[in-house]
Amino acid sequence: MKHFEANFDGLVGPTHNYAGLSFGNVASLNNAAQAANPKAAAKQGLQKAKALADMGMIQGMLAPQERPDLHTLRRIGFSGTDKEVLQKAAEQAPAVLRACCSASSMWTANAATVSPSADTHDGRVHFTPANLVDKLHRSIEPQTTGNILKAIFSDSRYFVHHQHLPEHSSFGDEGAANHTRLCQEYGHAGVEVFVYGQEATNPQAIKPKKFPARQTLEASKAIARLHRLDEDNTVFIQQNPEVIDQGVFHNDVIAVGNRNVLFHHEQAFVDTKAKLAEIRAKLEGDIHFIEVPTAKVSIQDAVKSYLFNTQLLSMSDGKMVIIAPTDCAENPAVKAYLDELLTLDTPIQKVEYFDVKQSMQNGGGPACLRLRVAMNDAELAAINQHVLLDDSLFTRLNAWVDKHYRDRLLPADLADPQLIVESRTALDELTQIMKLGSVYQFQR
Ligand SMILES: NCCC[C@H](NC(=O)CCC(=O)O)C(=O)O
Repeated sequence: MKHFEANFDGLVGPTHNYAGLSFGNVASLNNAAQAANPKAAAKQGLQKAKALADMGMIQGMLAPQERPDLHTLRRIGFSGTDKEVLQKAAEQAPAVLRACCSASSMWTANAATVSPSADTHDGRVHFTPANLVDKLHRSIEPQTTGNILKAIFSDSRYFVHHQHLPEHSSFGDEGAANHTRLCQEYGHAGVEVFVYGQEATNPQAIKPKKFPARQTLEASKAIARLHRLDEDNTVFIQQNPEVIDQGVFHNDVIAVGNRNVLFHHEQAFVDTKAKLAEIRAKLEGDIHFIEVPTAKVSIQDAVKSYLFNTQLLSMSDGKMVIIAPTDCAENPAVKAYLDELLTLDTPIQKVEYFDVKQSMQNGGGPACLRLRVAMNDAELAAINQHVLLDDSLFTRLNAWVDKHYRDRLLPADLADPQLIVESRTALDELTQIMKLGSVYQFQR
């Protein structure tokens, strides 16, 4: 039986825009109200995903969500025809309308936490959609995320789907962006590392002062329980509150892991030495901690370039490649670091740069755009095959984007009722292309 890691990238939705919705996410705030290009955004994402498929990786795509989210607008009292709901919301609650139009589901690292079958007690792959309660525009994602995941990983012999955690800040959960699985081989039991920003029920515990800590220890522990992991294969680490206050809103902005490599910034964690020792003890065998010192890459440069929001992938020869945003090549300190890294004796032997600037301008790098699912042959064969990216799906999706997407969108355009029609027509067609069934409210 073969084991591997598959990546499921979020297809950027037709309403991709810069609304400045994410307090604590520097790029989102800095680019607020700029013109976005949804067509270019979707194509940049597809290009990156296709390049990985061409490298021999198993690559899937996850459908975007229905936006504008009229269902939520109706739930808070806007009524009438779809057009009336949109227009009333634009007049009376423009900030809420912007939240209901975000294409933020593209960042599938926040879609769910996934534990592969090698780690769980019942030998099945477990999924829990993230509740994303810290941000209004993201808190409306989990239900549809669950629908989409169930439409793909539908075989209950292999896959278990949990409901998202209770919708309260004590259980703030941001999914795989704060979860890294380390292992020797994908098919061997690994160590699941949960990084949290704060302990919500302990008023004494340290936490950031300026920006929110979106992930709680309580949420991380709940996921570990639901996924039937145990003490031997879990490690809980607190993220350094000082870096959260400098714009590191998820752990995947400061650390990334693959197999037996953890690539992280020196300031990423609290209690680093003890926690890395715990990982070492629980993982057994070789482990590489590649720690980037502040003297080489400052937190500011890490946040700007997304050096750690890279994908660290194993190639067929066992060596690892870093999939980085072009922003890393444009930052002199980061480029120098990456050039030096390739000369060091570590498993990382290659860096490939991709232009994902449309997503980067909202604070989402290559790693934010993908959800990892480690699987074996039998599990892969049991998923919906129509979401796997090959030449034919790539061509079809590019044509679909060309047909339905605008190349310019401003927050003010979100009040345009035509956008509802465009978006629904596109998504309806997409569910047929990807054979997802009726996953959206408007289809039910
Ligand atoms: N993992 C990357 C997530 C980026 C995402 N940005 C946003 O939602 C910005 C949306 C806007 O401002 O229009 C977030 O902060 O959760």
